[in-house]
Amino acid sequence: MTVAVVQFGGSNCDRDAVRALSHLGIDAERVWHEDGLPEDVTGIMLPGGFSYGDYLRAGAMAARSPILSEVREAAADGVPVLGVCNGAQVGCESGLTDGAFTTNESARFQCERVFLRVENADTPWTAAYDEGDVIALPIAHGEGRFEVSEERYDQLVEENRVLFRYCDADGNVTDDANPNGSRGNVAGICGDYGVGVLMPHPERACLPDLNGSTDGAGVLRGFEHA
Ligand SMILES: NC(=O)CC[C@H](N)C(=O)O
Repeated sequence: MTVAVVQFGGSNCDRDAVRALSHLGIDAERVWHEDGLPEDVTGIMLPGGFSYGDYLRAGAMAARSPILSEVREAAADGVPVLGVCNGAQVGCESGLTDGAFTTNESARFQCERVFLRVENADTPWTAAYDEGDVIALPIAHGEGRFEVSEERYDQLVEENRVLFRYCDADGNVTDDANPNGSRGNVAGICGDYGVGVLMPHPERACLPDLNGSTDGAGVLRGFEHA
């Protein structure tokens, strides 16, 4: 079982992702996007960073890399795909997931710890939690504001595709607990074939000694459901 962590020019969370996955006993390797997916791939992670310098829009150029067609085919074949931060932006830009992650309401890069409420525990990415659980993860982004048409947003909610919402420490989903102005406080969603994307960084909350928290481990354990 090998999770391919796809590296683009400007990715900078690929090593963290491999380290966190390895710590959890999940075999993982970095894969340069031009080299294509390994044959034995059992999971795909699109990591965080600043692919192509976030020029045009964050994730827009990486989403046009030919490897994304392979990722889509693998997802359709049942290979779990997770996009984190820049990887979430690539997920939306490639059409694997709905909506877009756009410039934060603050128009600033924000680096802080946030609380997330688990909205749907019935996905590989959230199965380690219970619905309503509150976890703390770091965010580090300038373009993390989830936006989608009102009509599509209602459908996403109806189809139970919202994975996480920003909340306060007690699990209240309020404007004050929304760090970037995301519609409905959405921090992560599920696309077709179960592709999961989220802006906060679960791989930065897996190593107890270094991160001081293991709240993110459950998200990465989604790869064990392959
Ligand atoms: N940590 C990251 O992946 C950064 C995300 C993205 N480049 C942004 O600033 O919005």
